[in-house]
Amino acid sequence: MPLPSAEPSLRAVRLMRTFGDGAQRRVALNDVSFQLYPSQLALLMGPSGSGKSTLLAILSGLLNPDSGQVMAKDGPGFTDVWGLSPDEREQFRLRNTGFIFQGYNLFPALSASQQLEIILKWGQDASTRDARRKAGEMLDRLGMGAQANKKPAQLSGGEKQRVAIGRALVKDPMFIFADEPTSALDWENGQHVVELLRDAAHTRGATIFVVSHDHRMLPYVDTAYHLEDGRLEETERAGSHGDRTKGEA
Ligand SMILES: Nc1ncnc2c1ncn2[C@@H]1O[C@H](COP(=O)(O)OP(=O)(O)OP(=O)(O)O)[C@@H](O)[C@H]1O
Repeated sequence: MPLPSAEPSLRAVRLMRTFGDGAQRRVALNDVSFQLYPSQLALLMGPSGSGKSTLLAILSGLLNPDSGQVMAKDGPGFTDVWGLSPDEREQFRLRNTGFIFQGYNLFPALSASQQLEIILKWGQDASTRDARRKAGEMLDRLGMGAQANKKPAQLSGGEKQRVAIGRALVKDPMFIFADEPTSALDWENGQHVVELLRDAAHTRGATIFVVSHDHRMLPYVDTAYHLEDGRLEETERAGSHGDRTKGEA
């Protein structure tokens, strides 16, 4: 397993976020600071209502913090994600981030290949021919080549999630955010999904941040965080799982 490089790819700095007022006020994130690195698969766990989705949304540029910063690597420098205008932030997200959702979020009318092709055509202006070739290569890599022409209704849950992973990876983003990516799957398929995410981090240099309740993921990730009442703690140091995974192989 590659060691994290010295320079982080994403820095969360003193993030605060509350919802509601008066007696209804809820502190979702309370002074959260941490760093993520290229080639790192990081897991975020914590009880229901602890702030995990809030943190994922703030890191990925979807929900603004009340205060604090998200500094994300963008080319040679860092971008202050919440210092950008909404349009600039949208462009940053299109260029640099991929998402994987619990419910797959695939278009029912499109084949597996077309789900990937539209990302390349919309986000990267790829020609139809290039988009089809790249989508095919990605699906082959995910063991989905034979299913390229099938629509979501003809795919199993594990296969759908592999298409969703392909869709997140195909534009080669620096950051991939995944919200409960295995929760709808049995463990055999869930394990395969985690292994694909780990490979994507280690071979493509992406930073992958996964929110999950699933403790079975722990041996596969490079680092794990625990969020409780809006406070973040690192529970597993990068590198500690490499040995454990080898030991289990
Ligand atoms: N839009 C909102 N309006 C009001 N309160 C909210 C909103 N979003 C989240 N909260 C509150 O903020 C806190 C953190 O919620 P969040 O969804 O981030 O937790 P979570 O750890 O992702 O939970 P779960 O594991 O159940 O998805 C909770 O108390 C929640 O009720």
